[in-house]
Amino acid sequence: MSTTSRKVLTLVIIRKGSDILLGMKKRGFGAGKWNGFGGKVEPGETILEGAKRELQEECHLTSDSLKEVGLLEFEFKNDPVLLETHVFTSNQFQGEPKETEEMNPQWFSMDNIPYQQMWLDDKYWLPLLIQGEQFKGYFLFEGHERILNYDLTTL
Ligand SMILES: CNc1ncnc2c1ncn2[C@@H]1O[C@H](COP(=O)(O)OP(=O)(O)OP(=O)(O)O)[C@@H](O)[C@H]1O
Repeated sequence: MSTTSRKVLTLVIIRKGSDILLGMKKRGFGAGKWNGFGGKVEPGETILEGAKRELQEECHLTSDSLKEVGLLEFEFKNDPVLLETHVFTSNQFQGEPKETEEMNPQWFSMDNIPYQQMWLDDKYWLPLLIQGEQFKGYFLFEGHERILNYDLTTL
């Protein structure tokens, strides 16, 4: 694909024992899907700062120990924008998840993750995150519900 611009995004997966926290996206890109928390990195903030801010804005949790464990690139056929998504995780956080205008948070058992209502790429890389692996991947989508090709490696 011929990329003409990149958007830098964050995605935060919070773990607690054998549960992970996902949010139902209520509006905007990916609405109707369960996902981690995140969004665009803003000018003047680091990627880590962007991840922390989105976690706070979208479900009212704070964490000072987010660790970057994955880098995912997403492209959509006939769209020149490449989404460079930095994936963070932590099992240490403060606060209770709270519903916001953007997300409705819910804990899921790690063996009962709602992959059917998530982005199609999640079922490839989320198990790696859960196993404590670091990873790097590329996914080419056609529309939102079909992957044309992908590449995923552990680091
Ligand atoms: C294509 N396959 C994908 N698989 C898994 N996750 C994906 C994804 N594509 C995008 N994502 C995530 O979806 C969020 C969008 O964020 P998005 O709402 O656009 O950002 P932000 O909150 O800044 O938006 P607005 O300010 O409302 O424009 C952000 O976490 C991003 O990492």
